[in-house]
Amino acid sequence: MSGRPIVLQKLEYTDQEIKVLTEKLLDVCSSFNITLTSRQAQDCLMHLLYVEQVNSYINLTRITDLDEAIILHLLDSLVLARYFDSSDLSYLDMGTGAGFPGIPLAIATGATGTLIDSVGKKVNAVNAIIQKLQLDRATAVHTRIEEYAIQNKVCFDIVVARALASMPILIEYATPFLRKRGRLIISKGNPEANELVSAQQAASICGLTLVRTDTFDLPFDLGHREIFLFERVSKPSISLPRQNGMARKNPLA
Ligand SMILES: C[S@@+](CC[C@H](N)C(=O)[O-])C[C@H]1O[C@@H](n2cnc3c(N)ncnc32)[C@H](O)[C@@H]1O
Repeated sequence: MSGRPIVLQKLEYTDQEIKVLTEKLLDVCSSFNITLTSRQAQDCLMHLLYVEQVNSYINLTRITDLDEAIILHLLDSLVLARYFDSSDLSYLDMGTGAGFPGIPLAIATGATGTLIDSVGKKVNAVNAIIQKLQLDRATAVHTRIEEYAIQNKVCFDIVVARALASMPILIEYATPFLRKRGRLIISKGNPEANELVSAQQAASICGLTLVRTDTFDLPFDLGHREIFLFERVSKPSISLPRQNGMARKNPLA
């Protein structure tokens, strides 16, 4: 562990308040055909409430309204569970921040999650929350994506990324981690005009192919989402990972 450990305090919510918020989450999930048990929904909610607690002294999220956070953090993460199959055993969440989408995915799927971030205090907070929820299928690791890729090649069935970088960069970051037929799931708010074109060019260099795109709107006018699913089909034509920072400084496309 790097930096000071995070000690979570007792939540300042009554059981009744937690029950009402959990019901809200279950309602929005069911309108998106996402099936969660009450226990899973409550665990997701507790994650959010601990993020809110830690956010008072470590900057984890700018979304502070709980009703909005249920949509913008929890629902927005949980929709990605539908791209997991029962044969997917492991996933990597690149740039997990406060644990989104990594923790909700550990709660909602049977897969084991590795959540990485380059900011140590965020990782400490996420690990404290994982421990509190007794989520033995998730671990957060303090590392840079490019460095983690050196030791963890071809290790994951799925790589997920939300709100991290443009698609060509995400494709380059994810490629070394993916086993053959492994998938990269990218969630985007509003992709830039030419982003898909350059993503397809980067994918071709990296040996990935686009297999599916979905678009939808979040409830209560909270935003538009585009989900891109890439599959690793062949070897990259360049050596990956490149040096730290190169993917951003000199994107493949
Ligand atoms: C905008 S936040 C998104 C967090 C989260 N995925 C979400 O959707 O709420 C991006 C996160 O990626 C992390 N990050 C950026 N570049 C990274 C890198 N090269 N390696 C690891 N983490 C990185 C940042 O520290 C930050 O926490």
